[in-house]
Amino acid sequence: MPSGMKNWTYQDLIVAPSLLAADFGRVAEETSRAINSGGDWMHLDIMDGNFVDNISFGPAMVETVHATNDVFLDVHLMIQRPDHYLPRFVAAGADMITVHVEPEATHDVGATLAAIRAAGVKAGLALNPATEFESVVPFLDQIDMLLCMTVVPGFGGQSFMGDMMAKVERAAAIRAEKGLSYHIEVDGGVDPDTAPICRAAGANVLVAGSSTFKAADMKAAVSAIRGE
Ligand SMILES: O=C(CO)[C@@H](O)[C@H](O)COP(=O)(O)O
Repeated sequence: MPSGMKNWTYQDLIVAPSLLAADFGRVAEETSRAINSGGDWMHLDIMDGNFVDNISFGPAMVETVHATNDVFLDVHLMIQRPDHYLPRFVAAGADMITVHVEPEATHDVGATLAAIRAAGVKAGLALNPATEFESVVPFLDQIDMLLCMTVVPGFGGQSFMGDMMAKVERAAAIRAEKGLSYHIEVDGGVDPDTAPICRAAGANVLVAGSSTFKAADMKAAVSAIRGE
């Protein structure tokens, strides 16, 4: 079954290569390469130069990936006013849209999560390394995925912050206690050495940019991240 059609659950171990580390001149081919190497989802980082200190790409890139490959699109909005831009990412073909909980993202978090789901898209909520876990707790029953950043967002190729695993463990414990079903995603510095730490803590969606796209053998890298 094509990845974009499957009903993914938190019991699936999902590797999501991050397009940020791909060759932007060959986006369709790079996406196919990721899928053929065993990648389950494509992770697309949207950066606006305000919420984070980098500018990546926008809805047109999401649309290109959507039009050229049938893969689940995991769109991470590192932008201000995500509620304003939301319809454009929905129209572009996003399957999951993740927004940030920090006040600097300048939106009503609960209302944006509701709007994402009302648009028929899965809703994700992200928190930065410096953000206390408590800030996401009021929203846990409104989300399909919690994204625990394991680097300060903005750039690929940074070192994994292992102390974020306490948040992953907490998210998994609350999910079990409350009978919820959100995925737990980690993003930043995930590679064959750090992936086992993430999996052991309870993360099931592993975003990996540099360690997949820049590997000599992408298929071997994805397998190693999966723990095979
Ligand atoms: O959101 C981000 C960076 O802000 C990530 O999705 C990066 O794309 C991950 O890159 P690596 O750390 O795996 O190279």
